[in-house]
Amino acid sequence: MDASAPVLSVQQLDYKYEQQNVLEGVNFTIQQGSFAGLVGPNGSGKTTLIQLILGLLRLQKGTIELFGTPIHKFKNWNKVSFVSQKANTFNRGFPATVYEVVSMGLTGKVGYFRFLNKGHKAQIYRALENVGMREYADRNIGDLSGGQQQRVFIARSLVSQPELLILDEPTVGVDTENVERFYKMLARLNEKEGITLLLVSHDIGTITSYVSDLLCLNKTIHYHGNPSEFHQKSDDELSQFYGHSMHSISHNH
Ligand SMILES: Nc1ncnc2c1ncn2[C@@H]1O[C@H](COP(=O)(O)OP(=O)(O)OP(=O)(O)O)[C@@H](O)[C@H]1O
Repeated sequence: MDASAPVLSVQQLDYKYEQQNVLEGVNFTIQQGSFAGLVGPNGSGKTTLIQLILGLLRLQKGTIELFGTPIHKFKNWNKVSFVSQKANTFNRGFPATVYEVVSMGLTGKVGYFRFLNKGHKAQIYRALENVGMREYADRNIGDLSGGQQQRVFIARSLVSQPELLILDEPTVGVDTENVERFYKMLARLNEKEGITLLLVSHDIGTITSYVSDLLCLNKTIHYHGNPSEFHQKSDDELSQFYGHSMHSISHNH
């Protein structure tokens, strides 16, 4: 594995469902240490792209490399972690503490946490600390707010110490006043722990204050670069980059 290779490289990627082209000529790379935000309107292909990156959909055309290895040969999946938007629609009656839920990131099963050693326990507390949920360790997961649960799920994905964390619409279900707090927590993880983040969102408003790289997807990548340069562009250029629904989207949030 090439240590200097980008964490993620996507080249000439096309994807279609039956006759519908969903991705066309998608090219981008994400370097180690970036906090990348992938934004695009509904139906722009974000979920399809993420599923391809996670190896959940079979490549049709183009290449994807993770840490310099073509995805079909990639085996180091412990370096990659994924938090889906559905993570916080957790069954409120689920009888597990925050500590137990985070331990699942190591064991895959609730209950097995009893067999974890001291080092594992320290990792669990550290992951909770990193998302500001250390003092909730003994609370029942079902008793927490959506935003707090989402932070616990991020801790669960951090406990295996991934190098790339992919988050799909992680603020769905997080109350608005906690959204900024949530992004600040991600920015801290990125800076202090050096974890490369790829955050998928349809919310171009808030994320641009936090991400280092902005990628606008609408079938293809219309913009990849610095978020502040993106905002200096004229409205016409913005709608070209983002697609026609740019305005309605930025005004909705
Ligand atoms: N399994 C599927 N079979 C057929 N068409 C699909 C399938 N999954 C997605 N699509 C279509 O592909 C296009 C892109 O969908 P995708 O879910 O990747 O976009 P998205 O940007 O994640 O959208 P959203 O923000 O609404 O989740 C849409 O037109 C969608 O209807």
